[in-house]
Amino acid sequence: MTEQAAPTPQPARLTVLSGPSGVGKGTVVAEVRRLFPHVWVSISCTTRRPRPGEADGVQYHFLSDAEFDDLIASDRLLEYASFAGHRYGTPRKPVEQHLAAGRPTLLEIELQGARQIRQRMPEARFVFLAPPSVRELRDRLVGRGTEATEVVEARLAQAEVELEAHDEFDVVVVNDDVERAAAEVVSLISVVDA
Ligand SMILES: Nc1ncnc2c1ncn2[C@@H]1O[C@H](COP(=O)(O)OP(=O)(O)OP(=O)(O)O)[C@@H](O)[C@H]1O
Ligand SMILES: Nc1nc2c(ncn2[C@@H]2O[C@H](COP(=O)(O)O)[C@@H](O)[C@H]2O)c(=O)[nH]1
Repeated sequence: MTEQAAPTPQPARLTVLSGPSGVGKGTVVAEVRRLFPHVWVSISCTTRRPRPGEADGVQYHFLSDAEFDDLIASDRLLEYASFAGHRYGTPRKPVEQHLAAGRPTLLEIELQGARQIRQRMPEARFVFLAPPSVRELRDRLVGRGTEATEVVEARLAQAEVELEAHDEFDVVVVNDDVERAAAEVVSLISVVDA
C-alpha cells in the first residue's frame, strides 16, 4: 500500500475581539475557551504590573519598558498600543504559527490594535463586545475592584472613544449574559465562510 502524505492544514481564521475596558472581554473569552477548546488565544505582552492572581506567561507576558522596546525594534509584535498609561502588544510568531497549523486564533485587544490588525490582515473577523449600557459598564469596572479611581476614570474616558467606533467592526455582540455572548462569539470563530 502506498503511503499518502499528511494533508497540509488549511490556514485558520483570525478573530479579533475588542470592546471597552470592563465590558467583560476576559470573562467572555474564558467561557469561549470552555465551549470551544480548539480555539487558541494569544497571550499579549504588557508593561503594566500583574494584578493579584495574575502570573507571567498566563494572562500576559509582563515586561519592562526596555523589553517592550526590544520587541518593537525587532518587529516581533503584530500590533501594539498604549492604553491607560501602559503598553500592550501581540507577539507575532505564535499567532502566525497557530494560524498556519489550522487553529482558530483569537486576539483580545483594544481599538488601536484592532485597527492595526485590520490594516495588516483584513481577512480577519472583527468582533466588538458592547455593554448593555454605559451605566452597567461603569458598575462592572468599579465592581471588579482592580484599578484605582483615577485609572477607572481614564478607562471610562477611553471607553467613550471605543464605543463610538463600534461600527468599524464586522459584528457587535452585546454582553448582557456571559454564556449567550460567548456562544455567539464561538459561532463567529468556528464557522468559516464558504
Ligand atoms: N455579562 C456580565 N454580566 C455581569 N457582569 C459581568 C458580565 N461579564 C463580565 N462581568 C464582570 O465585569 C467585570 C469586568 O469583566 P472583565 O474583566 O472580563 O472585562 P474586560 O473587558 O476584560 O476588561 P479589561 O479590558 O479592563 O481587561 C468583571 O468583574 C466580570 O465578572
Ligand atoms: N492593542 C492591544 N491591546 C491589548 C492587548 N492585550 C490586552 N489589550 C487590551 O488592553 C486593555 C487593558 O487591559 P488590562 O488587562 O490592563 O485590563 C484591554 O482593552 C485589553 O483588551 C494587546 O496585545 N494589544
